[in-house]
Amino acid sequence: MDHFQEVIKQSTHHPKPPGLVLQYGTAGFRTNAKHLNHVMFRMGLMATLRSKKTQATIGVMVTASHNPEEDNGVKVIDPMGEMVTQTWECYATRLANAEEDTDLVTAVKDIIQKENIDMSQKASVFVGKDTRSSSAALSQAVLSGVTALGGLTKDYGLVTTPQLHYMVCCQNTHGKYGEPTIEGYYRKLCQAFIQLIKNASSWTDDQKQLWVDGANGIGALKLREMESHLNNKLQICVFNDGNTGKLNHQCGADFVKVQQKPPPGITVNPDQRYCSFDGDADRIVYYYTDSKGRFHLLDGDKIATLISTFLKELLTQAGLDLNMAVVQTAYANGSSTVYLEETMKLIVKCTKTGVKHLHHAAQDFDIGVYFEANGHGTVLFSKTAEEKIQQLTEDLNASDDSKKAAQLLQNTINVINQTVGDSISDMLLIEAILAIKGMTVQQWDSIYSDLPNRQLKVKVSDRRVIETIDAERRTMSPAGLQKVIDNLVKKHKQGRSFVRPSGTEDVVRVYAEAETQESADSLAHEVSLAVYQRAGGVGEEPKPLHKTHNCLQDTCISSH
Ligand SMILES: CC(=O)N[C@H]1[C@@H](OP(=O)(O)O)O[C@H](CO)[C@@H](O)[C@@H]1O
Ligand SMILES: [Mg+2]
Repeated sequence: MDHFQEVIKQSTHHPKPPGLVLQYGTAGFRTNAKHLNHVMFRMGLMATLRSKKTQATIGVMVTASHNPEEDNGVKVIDPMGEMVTQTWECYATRLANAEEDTDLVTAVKDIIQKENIDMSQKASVFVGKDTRSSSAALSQAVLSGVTALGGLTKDYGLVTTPQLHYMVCCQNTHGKYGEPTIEGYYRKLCQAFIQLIKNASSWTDDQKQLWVDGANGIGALKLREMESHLNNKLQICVFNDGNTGKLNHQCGADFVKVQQKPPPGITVNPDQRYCSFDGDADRIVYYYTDSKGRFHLLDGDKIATLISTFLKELLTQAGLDLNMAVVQTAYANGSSTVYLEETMKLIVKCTKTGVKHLHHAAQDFDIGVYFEANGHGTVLFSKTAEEKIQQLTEDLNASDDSKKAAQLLQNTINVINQTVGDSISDMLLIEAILAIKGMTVQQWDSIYSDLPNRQLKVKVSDRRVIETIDAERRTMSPAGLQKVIDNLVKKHKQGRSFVRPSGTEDVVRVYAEAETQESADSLAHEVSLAVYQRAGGVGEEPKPLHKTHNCLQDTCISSH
């Protein structure tokens, strides 16, 4: 067959390094860019098959998010803008690891047969890339893969990951979600933002200023592009804009969250708000320093709390009976969970780590707010919720108050990118909420106080020996480990700890929180030691953290 000959012919331009084995992980493939050309070509093939199968446009984003500049990676996007479904993750792994020629063609044919794909169907694939120097050639390889199987391509060039998710969703909903163009994206989000803050009269010019760390990546570029759409309603001062600094190096959301400090090279003034994007602009965290120079981080949990409180108040004001839940992972700070459940009386769900799990759980509610502690998240509105809100805005008998609330809800829906976590969209929503409530970042921070916490990594010979249950909060194996953890936790006031194998790195992650930092640090260390001893630790035994240890240079200390 012509297609398969073309696949063989084209694949010779994208040779697979012999012996290389890769796995479609929590967020697609990710490794050093020099090993990825063949993977990109093959993801082009896979996206084309997926497009034929779903009879819809599929997206392929070339990015390695917050990884170092020399890495790259790829994320595949399904028709409604969500992450590609899990069965196809297995196909992705099979394709990436197939040997040249016949094995590759066999892998393609297997998918066609298993999924009963009609190869005469048309296919369409949207492709985007981040600012890494390797991204241009790698996205060309994706495009070659698509054309080798006769698919049509649209190359969006430099875009943020969530922008590409948005384009795919717009295309497949025939414009109902919005126009599948970058201009259309800015217009929709910015208009909704401007509508939202219309009544925020107490917002002074000073408060309109927001400092944004662009992680020296695509987010910085896109903020500049968006600026004119904001009509000066928000003054964005971008730093780490990629002009001189290196992507994700000493900057960005991951750096700030892990190091619990601002990016060096910027003077953080008290009374000003700062936020950091990550390398593909799908995560965001906020921060400030107080008058004593202490650093305060407002992470995904604080963002989820701000947004869900805002939405709950609007629902009450609108008199709308819609169920709402907040979805978190085990990494959510215990204080946030207590606050949401006990003070806010909200449903809180805990899922496994990885946005696809949170996204899925959030779909069970009229309104599902989901955030990972690291700042990746969004809000999902069910069709019923959207319809009820829309109806209320048009209801002639509704009171002014409830109509106003419905209008705010409607604009909130429009400012949110429901396909995936989006730094730009989340930022606009957070800024709008602060403006509407006349709230400072300090007041937002004081809603609840985080429990001191610590994350560590432990190297073991095979991290798969750790098996977890209960949304990764407990371990089933190695036998006896959980019992040890339980006993250690009991020794610490407000103690909580869990361990799980990372889905993106070859380590076991240890999380601990407790009443004081000292206590959290020692619990984390004791649990790390238990993992090291019972799960086949390699290298040096984990050492205790120093009392004053506030810098996470130590190799055994890190979070993600
Ligand atoms: C503790 C943590 O932050 N884990 C991160 C990290 O997963 P791990 O499986 O923990 O390596 O990378 C994922 C993909 O970016 C992200 O979804 C997740 O939140
Ligand atoms: Mg990212």
